[in-house]
Amino acid sequence: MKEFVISEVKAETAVLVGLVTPDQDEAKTKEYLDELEFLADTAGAVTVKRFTQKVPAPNQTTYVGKGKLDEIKQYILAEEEAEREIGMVIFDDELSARQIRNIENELKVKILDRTSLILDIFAMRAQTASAKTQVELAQYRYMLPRLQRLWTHLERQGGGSGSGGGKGSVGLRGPGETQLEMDRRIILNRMSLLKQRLAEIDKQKSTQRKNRGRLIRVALVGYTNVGKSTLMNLMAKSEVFAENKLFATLDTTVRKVVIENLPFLLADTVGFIRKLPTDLVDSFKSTLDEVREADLLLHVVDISHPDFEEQINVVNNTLKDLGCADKPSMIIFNKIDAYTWVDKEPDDLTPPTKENITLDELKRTWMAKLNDNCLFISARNKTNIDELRDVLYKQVRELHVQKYPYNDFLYPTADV
Ligand SMILES: Nc1nc2c(ncn2[C@@H]2O[C@H](COP(=O)(O)OP(=O)(O)OP(=O)(O)O)[C@@H](O)[C@H]2O)c(=O)[nH]1
Ligand SMILES: [Mg+2]
Repeated sequence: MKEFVISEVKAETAVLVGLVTPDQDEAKTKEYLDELEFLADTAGAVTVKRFTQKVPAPNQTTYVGKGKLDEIKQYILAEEEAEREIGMVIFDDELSARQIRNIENELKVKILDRTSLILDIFAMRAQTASAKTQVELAQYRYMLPRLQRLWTHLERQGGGSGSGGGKGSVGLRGPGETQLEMDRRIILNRMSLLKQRLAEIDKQKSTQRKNRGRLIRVALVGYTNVGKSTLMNLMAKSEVFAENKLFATLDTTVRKVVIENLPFLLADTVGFIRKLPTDLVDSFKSTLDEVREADLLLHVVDISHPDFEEQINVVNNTLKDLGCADKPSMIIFNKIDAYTWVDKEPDDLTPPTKENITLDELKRTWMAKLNDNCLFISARNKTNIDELRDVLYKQVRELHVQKYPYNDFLYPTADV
């Protein structure tokens, strides 16, 4: 099925396009595009230019308006003239089949949107059978409503030979079935196969989870790149892959951690991100089972990120979608070493902004807001990790006693 791969981002140059709308002001759009640039970078593409347009709503046929599309086209042509080929144009929102087709006709370069870019990254990162299956399923889900567009695309490129249908497709075609219909059928079959395979993997995994014994399960959750894996490595003395790229972790890792006499399980999970279609979240259902079945969630936040408050909301909403909103949880503000603020001059009487808040003030505000149910740490510098261990010990112990009142290993050394 190689023929159906929508895009493979290589070390190429990218142009980003975003909209400023009534629900998304200029500052927000800049933040979104910063994140999109980080995503592009993670996929190996270098961003060379951004275009934004202020509109009441996205254009149904071309996402941006006609004039803006032309401006982008002129830019691409000028770059090509100067022998700086533009590899792709990436749009910050999910595009419809129709939008992609129209934009592609106009710009004549590879068109990606936020979703297909994230899917590319997931495909690059998937390691285990389960992650690979989930990503492939998600790719087909994305592709299916856009098949038409793939076809016109391939026909144009392949001189109308229609050779994209896969080897040995002759004879497979049912009576009166068009190539497009046949491809739909092949994809749907493949999808149901993948779903079956996932169901089997899920069954195995759930048996594995049951066999893990009577231990409290704690899951690290949070936005992508906040430091979940770094914290996991620190707590579990494990070596989970962590790096300054988005979606470094796709597969859940579970480790046994012991604090004093108390063993429990700690899981590292895939990070969340904005504008992730629910379909895609659905595809990662088995990865997220670990979150769903956890007894305690440690919601890790990167406090040094200018958007951390919105990231908290995104994570909370995703948790709600997963039916985990009411689970016991605690916020771990990470990267306090990297938190910066701008001191206000004593004679500056303008009201303080977000940038003027000191770490201490921020701590006070959030501790009040969360009833002290939070901690401030630096996983990198190992600051306040002992405190985290203490709090975890207390919480896990309490949960343990509630859930497994007859487990006696807790008591011999218990502090009576
Ligand atoms: N300054 C600073 N950087 C940190 C800290 N903790 C982690 N990092 C860095 O943040 C980046 C992301 O860390 P990861 O542990 O991979 O983050 P993650 O949440 O697992 O990310 P995903 O798996 O991509 O969702 C890495 O470059 C870490 O070195 C910290 O306390 N301070
Ligand atoms: Mg990670």
